[in-house]
Amino acid sequence: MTSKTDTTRDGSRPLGRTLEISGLSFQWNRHHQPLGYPDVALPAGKHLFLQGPSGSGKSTLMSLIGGLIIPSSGSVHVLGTDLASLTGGQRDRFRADHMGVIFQQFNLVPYLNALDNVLLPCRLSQKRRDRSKPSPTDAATFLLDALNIPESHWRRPVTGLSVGQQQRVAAARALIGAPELILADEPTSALDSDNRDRFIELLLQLAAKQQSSVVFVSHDQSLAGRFDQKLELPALEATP
Ligand SMILES: Nc1ncnc2c1ncn2[C@@H]1O[C@H](COP(=O)(O)OP(=O)(O)OP(=O)(O)O)[C@@H](O)[C@H]1O
Repeated sequence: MTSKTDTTRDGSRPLGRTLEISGLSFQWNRHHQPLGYPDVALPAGKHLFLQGPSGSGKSTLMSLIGGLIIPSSGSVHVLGTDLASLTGGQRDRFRADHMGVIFQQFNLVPYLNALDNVLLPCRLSQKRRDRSKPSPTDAATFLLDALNIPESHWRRPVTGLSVGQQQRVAAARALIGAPELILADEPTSALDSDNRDRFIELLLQLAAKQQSSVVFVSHDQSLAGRFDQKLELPALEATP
């Protein structure tokens, strides 16, 4: 529970928590039953594993945390900011400044090479640019190298890379500029178990190095042990 002393003077949530979810529910439309979520308090730099059966609302929760949709009730605070208190444009800016996202389909820009894809967040956000040390290009090449993308591939069109390489480019793009929160929605579903384990190891290592928290969605229970917190969503009850 949040005590009065936990809150900052303007009434926002504690700064030591990257993510705080309270009394949250979301209803897509009146034909769908509302999705209810347990409360979460994720301290800075800690990692959360999110699991649950298909249709239980994992991707919806990621969209709520990313500020792509707004709660029907309850709240999502990221870094002490209530996302619902921001306008759509402010949420886009907040996301660019403070969040890195890795989706199942990677969402890389097909006509850009790997390096330019990784640099995109620095083009969109001054904060991400300023935190990319010693320069955005150096930070991008460091990450591509750390994620085992050979230098000969950095300037190739991203569509010419293997699925595993594209996924690691997407991870480098999420990590650049040390966003406080990384949202990864089933990013390993296309990989075999060796590559999947190596990818998660690297992602968590690099995130820890820069104090980023990770919220990671997966169906694969065997990965849960690597995370500080686990959240299991129950199956949606069938509507009569
Ligand atoms: N854009 C949307 N419009 C309407 N309903 C949606 C939308 N996205 C998801 N839903 C509904 O919300 C519920 C939860 O879906 P969600 O995709 O969040 O579950 P999930 O746990 O991520 O599933 P999966 O593991 O299959 O990806 C489902 O009943 C789904 O049909």
